[in-house]
Amino acid sequence: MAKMNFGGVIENVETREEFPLEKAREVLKDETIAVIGYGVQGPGQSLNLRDNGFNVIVGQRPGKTYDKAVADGWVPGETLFGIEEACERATIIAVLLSDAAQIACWPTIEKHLTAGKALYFSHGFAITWNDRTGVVPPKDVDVIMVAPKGSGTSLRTMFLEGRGLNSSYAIYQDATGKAWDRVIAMGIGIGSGYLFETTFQREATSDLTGERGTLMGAIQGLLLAQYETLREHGHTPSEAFNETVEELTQSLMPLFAAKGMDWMYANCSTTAQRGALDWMVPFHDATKPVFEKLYKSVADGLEAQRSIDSNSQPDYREKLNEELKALRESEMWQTGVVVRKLRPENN
Ligand SMILES: NC(=O)c1ccc[n+]([C@@H]2O[C@H](COP(=O)([O-])OP(=O)(O)OC[C@H]3O[C@@H](n4cnc5c(N)ncnc54)[C@H](O)[C@@H]3O)[C@@H](O)[C@H]2O)c1
Ligand SMILES: CC(C)(O)[C@@H](O)C(=O)O
Ligand SMILES: [Mg+2]
Ligand SMILES: [Mg+2]
Repeated sequence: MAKMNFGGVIENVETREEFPLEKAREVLKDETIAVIGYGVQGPGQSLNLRDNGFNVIVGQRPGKTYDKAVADGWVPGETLFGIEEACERATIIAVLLSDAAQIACWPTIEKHLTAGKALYFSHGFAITWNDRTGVVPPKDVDVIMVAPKGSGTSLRTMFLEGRGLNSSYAIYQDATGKAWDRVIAMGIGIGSGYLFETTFQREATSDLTGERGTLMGAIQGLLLAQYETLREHGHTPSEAFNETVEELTQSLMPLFAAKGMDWMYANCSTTAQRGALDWMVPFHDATKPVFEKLYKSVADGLEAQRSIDSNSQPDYREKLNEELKALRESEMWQTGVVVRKLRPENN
């Protein structure tokens, strides 16, 4: 376990150097890992585990995603099963169902949580809000979490590129004395670049805040507000889109991803630097109360309840797709389609 200094705060971090893949394979050599659910995280984690040489099976209900699992090389009756059979065969049950579906499937999973097994999650949701989810594991199983900090799609593509998405990890219950080895071995096995320590509660609240905030909700709100302002003042769609989205993702974001915000600023004009250093303050002050409101809504369990209520509906997927369609068909993102086509590498 490395102690790392993050801007003056010391935290526990586990790296591939300290816990190599060979060690992870050794720790899990007698385990059967069942990845339950094959949506976004399911394929990423199960395929990385398989390619890394672990004994992994998939549990998925029949339907389109089951067929996708078959197309990905999972073999019915050998490495691909229904949810119940996979849980029965597993020693580590990796619950990668949607957070709402974890509630519906909990009775099936719980039935097969015999002593010494491990219950694995990639989100603190089910445990943190178990007054709402009803997920209360028996005392004689390990309860562990590895939460990749990004999409399962990126987990897989970064793995195939020889990179690694970072993940947080937590132990909620160590019944066997092996929970730490199991959780780190799983984290390395799914292809994490490194693992930082958290708790189920801290992961659940930071994750819901992040995705509603800067990662997904706030970014769309902020981009749209600027796009609309430019359009309302007579700028063309291509100009508004380029000045709002395209330049951000293509030119400036890679700079701050590589070496930080000051590096990105330093590679822009002094005119831009003066304005950005001045205007970051009012943007911060305007949004801080919204982030406070968001955090409270998450911490109070209201965001979890909204997710449970809406995503437990039989037609939740169709309804989400309708809203995504409206986003896709908005002028800003339709402009994006044309702008992306004009990128020389796409011609
Ligand atoms: N999507 C991501 O990239 C991501 C990133 C980090 C953590 N997570 C966490 O990983 C877990 C899985 O998320 P996901 O986005 O991959 O899930 P998802 O929404 O893609 O759904 C996963 C699976 O749930 C199954 N499912 C849905 N309803 C069901 C039901 N009623 N009965 C049986 N199966 C049902 C679907 O068939 C699908 O295979 C969640 O805890 C999520 O918070 C996801
Ligand atoms: C990929 C995210 C946003 O980080 C994850 O938290 C999710 O819920 O999909
Ligand atoms: Mg999330
Ligand atoms: Mg997340």
